[in-house]
Amino acid sequence: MGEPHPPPAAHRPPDRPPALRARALARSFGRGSAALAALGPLDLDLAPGEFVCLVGPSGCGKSTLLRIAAGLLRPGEGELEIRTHAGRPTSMIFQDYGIYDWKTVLANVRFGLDIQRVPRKEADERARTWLARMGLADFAGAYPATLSGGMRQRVALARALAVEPGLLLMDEPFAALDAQLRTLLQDELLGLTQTTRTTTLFVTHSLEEALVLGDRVLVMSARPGRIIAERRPPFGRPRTGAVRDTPACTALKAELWQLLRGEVDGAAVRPAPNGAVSA
Ligand SMILES: Nc1ncnc2c1ncn2[C@@H]1O[C@H](COP(=O)(O)OP(=O)(O)OP(=O)(O)O)[C@@H](O)[C@H]1O
Repeated sequence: MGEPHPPPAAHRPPDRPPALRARALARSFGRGSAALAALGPLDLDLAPGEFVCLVGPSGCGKSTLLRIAAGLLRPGEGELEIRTHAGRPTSMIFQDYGIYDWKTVLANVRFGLDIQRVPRKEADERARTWLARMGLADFAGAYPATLSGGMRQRVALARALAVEPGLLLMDEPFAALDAQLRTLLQDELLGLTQTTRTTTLFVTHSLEEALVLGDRVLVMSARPGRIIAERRPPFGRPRTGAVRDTPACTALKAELWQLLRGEVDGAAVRPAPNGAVSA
């Protein structure tokens, strides 16, 4: 509670080179007097294997940051460097699943492996292994249109993880799901990422989601988004979704909300009971 803490030195984990390193990163859209400063400048380090959650007011530049990290958008100023073990790829998961309706579930999960030119037999095996892990073994031949929202997002997760990414970028991946399904998928994601130790940058509007999943939670300012604070949820690893019900989680949720409410238009923003922030 009280004054926002300054961004601590923990932004720079000292021992190993970061998997993602941003320095003075900024991005605007448009030119001249019509230019809109969307992001930064900000510095950010993600240690290998770290799971970092980003929360911030709507429109503060979270998606812009992820799109730059994914190589979908150029930085305007500053730099962003990704250094993954053995040059492993970056995977991105969007809120709207981003899977192909004209491909079967199996072909969707195999997609990244096909791009990496993994031989067909091995790609099929790896894709089926991931489908089984996600409880979708019986749906390999189905088309996405026949699946529920939760199943589609599991397909997107299986596709993203099948390529064994060195960096996983997730942009509000569970926002379109109902509360129960969202909780289930958070728990599944916890299990998966604690096994794979995949470096992850996860954007969410839900403070609870950020606290349950993250090694660190970074709070962004209003646009142009900069990092104004960070918190480390005091839950060890491996952890389970049971941390949701702890007093520490409730207290941190309230503290994060205090930090955020100074950044958003109080009249337009309402905290939802689960700690979600919407404008
Ligand atoms: N391609 C674009 N052209 C012009 N403006 C853009 C473009 N992409 C994003 N913006 C603007 O940049 C700002 C940041 O957008 P961004 O989508 O990164 O925010 P966000 O924090 O992810 O928002 P939300 O939480 O609502 O998803 C917004 O004002 C948005 O309108």
